[in-house]
Amino acid sequence: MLTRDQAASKIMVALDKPDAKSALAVAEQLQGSGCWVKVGMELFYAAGPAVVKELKSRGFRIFLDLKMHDIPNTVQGGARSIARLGVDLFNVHGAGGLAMMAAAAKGVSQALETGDIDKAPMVIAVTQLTSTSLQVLNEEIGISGSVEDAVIHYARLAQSAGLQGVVASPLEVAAIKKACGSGFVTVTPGIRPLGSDVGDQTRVTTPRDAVDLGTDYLVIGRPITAASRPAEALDTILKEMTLS
Ligand SMILES: O=C(O)c1cc(=O)[nH]c(=O)n1[C@@H]1O[C@H](COP(=O)(O)O)[C@@H](O)[C@H]1O
Repeated sequence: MLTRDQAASKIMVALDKPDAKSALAVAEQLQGSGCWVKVGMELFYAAGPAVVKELKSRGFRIFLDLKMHDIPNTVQGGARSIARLGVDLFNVHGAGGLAMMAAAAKGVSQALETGDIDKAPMVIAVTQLTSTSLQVLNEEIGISGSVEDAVIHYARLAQSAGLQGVVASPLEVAAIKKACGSGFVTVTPGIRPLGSDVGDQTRVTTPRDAVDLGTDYLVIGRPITAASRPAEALDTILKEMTLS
């Protein structure tokens, strides 16, 4: 059974907001809870490194979700720049392949070697987006087989490239841990408390099921950030996660 602090430290709240002001307004309500925040494309493209630094100064651990997917040289430089921002975790697309993922890890090593940072952020790979259904995977993307097979393929590749973990849905966590070991980190969006809108996600579980399935981190956006009282929404989720 999880304590409340343990549960909170597993939650990454996705601050998908159009500007720093609205993101920081949500962050203010989460302050002191012990949760992480995730800065993704919408917020970073609008507010840039300044909002990352502001969130960091408010004591949050930060997942910078920019899902890099480019040639290895570009990703290496991008990873070096991200590492220098002092974030705790960032991601790349597994679909970029082994050399690209290894380049991301190298960019982090360079930031360490030059003394720009003293602690390396974790780097993880997106396997198959949690909005991707089996039908989309097979018929649109053109990858045959099950979603789990595709996820495991990228998880193994990410591990070979020296990354610390992957993004997947909680439904694939057990298979990832079996293939890559229990220490290989799983970060899982696609979290929907009972009764909340699934929206564009397809591979979803409740927060409690995600915990029971063994995930390390739960990425939760709209169920918290679109609530009229985000702190209360977080509180309800934490209660569900800690019930014995
Ligand atoms: O890398 C991610 O964070 C990510 C990967 C993925 O497969 N699915 C996914 O939803 N995400 C992110 O997780 C968050 C989920 O938000 P909600 O659907 O609002 O809970 C969003 O910020 C997405 O960008």
